Amino acid sequence: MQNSSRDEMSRLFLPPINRAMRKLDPSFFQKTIPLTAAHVLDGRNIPRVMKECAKDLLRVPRLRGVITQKDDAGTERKLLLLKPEVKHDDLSTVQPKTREFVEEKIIGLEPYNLHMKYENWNYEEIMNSILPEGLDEIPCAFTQAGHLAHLNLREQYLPYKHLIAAVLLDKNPNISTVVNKIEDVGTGSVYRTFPMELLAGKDDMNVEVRESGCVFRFDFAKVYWNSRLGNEHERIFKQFKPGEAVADVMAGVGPFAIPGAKQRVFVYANDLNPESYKSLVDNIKINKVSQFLTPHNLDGANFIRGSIRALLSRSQNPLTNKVSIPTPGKRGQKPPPPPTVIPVPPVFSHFVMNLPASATAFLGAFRGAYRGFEGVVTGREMLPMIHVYTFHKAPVTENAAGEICADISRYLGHKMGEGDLENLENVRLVAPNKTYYCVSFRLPATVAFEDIQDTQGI
Ligand SMILES: C[S@@+](CC[C@H](N)C(=O)[O-])C[C@H]1O[C@@H](n2cnc3c(N)ncnc32)[C@H](O)[C@@H]1O
Repeated sequence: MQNSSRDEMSRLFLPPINRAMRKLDPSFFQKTIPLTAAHVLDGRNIPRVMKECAKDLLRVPRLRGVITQKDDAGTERKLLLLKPEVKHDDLSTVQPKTREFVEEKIIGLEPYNLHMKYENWNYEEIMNSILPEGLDEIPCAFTQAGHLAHLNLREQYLPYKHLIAAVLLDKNPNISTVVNKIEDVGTGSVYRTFPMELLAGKDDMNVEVRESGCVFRFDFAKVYWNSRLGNEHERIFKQFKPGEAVADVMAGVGPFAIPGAKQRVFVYANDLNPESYKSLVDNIKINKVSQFLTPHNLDGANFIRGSIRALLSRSQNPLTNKVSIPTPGKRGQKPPPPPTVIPVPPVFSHFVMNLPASATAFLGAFRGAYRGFEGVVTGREMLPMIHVYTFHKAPVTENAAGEICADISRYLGHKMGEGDLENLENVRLVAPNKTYYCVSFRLPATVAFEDIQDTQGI
């Protein structure tokens, strides 16, 4: 088929246009298209006809290929819809095999009125017939957290926001709430939450999300969650080894911490937002990781210094310095195998700091944080790997690493060069001029043991 006639055919099956619609009216979207159908006289021949007459068959997404009708006597008739160019009374419009079947009375051609309605078109097709021409593109992008779809509509779409949300809701059966972000997260929210408005569906922000085999429950309006960070969370927690200790300074509802604890890593997780803390505590229970995960609700700087000391004390206390977990035995094994004992290590192997707008400023908390640990930290590898997130201007410049090192050096009070970085991960572009990075480096001993007063703790 020529491209132009293919375009013409696909246009024929598009919904009717109504650019004045402001409130969704599904009943408007109806269309009757006169077509030809092949009546397959003996239903058992359907697979054969479908195969051998394939070139004449109509294929339109979301339209059933085989139509069942009942005649006046209640007997079922099976029809196959044919392409618009096929005419029921002109055999020169069909392929030779179709003609042969007609002549052999395997099929009979007859007129058929195809009625299309709202359900037959997808989100994009419906929106294309409502939104004014000349807009950049149909806004299709949304992020999903459980039952909730989160839009970030640009200004030109705001007059149509309710329409967009209503169609989105109808066309995505696993979504029951649609919200729109109404202010940039960067404009002041300490907890990285943002005001949002409900556009369609039920007013229920309590979502349940699955990521990395774990369940997270939280109030989407009150805590930070980003469904696009799943791979980044995994990239980090896969670096943790069972039996190690890890501190997550800005843990949110636990997307690094819970999967880490599930792999038997001792995780100390902290978030300043009381709502995040509350969800974190719930998620610990839901995912049954309380033996390995200790939650805190502190400012990150206090948490860094306090958790370093708290872990050492715990590892030295015979009542808290180990965790026993059942050892899987053979079925019916008697006596069951003794529990597996996992000792609590004296120091953290990793610190995660995911608050990209300001996390580097918290690095100052590591200055002198290991004073008094000289007998415990006996080698460089006993100092933690720090994974700190930061924003940098985009597009990526050759200078990015140098500029990020300068920022880190300022807060550590210690010169860091590119050679001191273990990794610089370009996580993603968050805005046309903003890149999200994760910098990983081992805490330098000169910073850890710096002679500086420790004033706060947990
Ligand atoms: C970008 S979110 C990251 C959350 C989580 N780590 C994740 O990946 O989904 C940053 C988190 O830092 C928390 N936060 C903000 N200021 C903080 C502070 N001073 N100390 C500790 N946490 C803080 C916020 O409440 C928020 O949950």
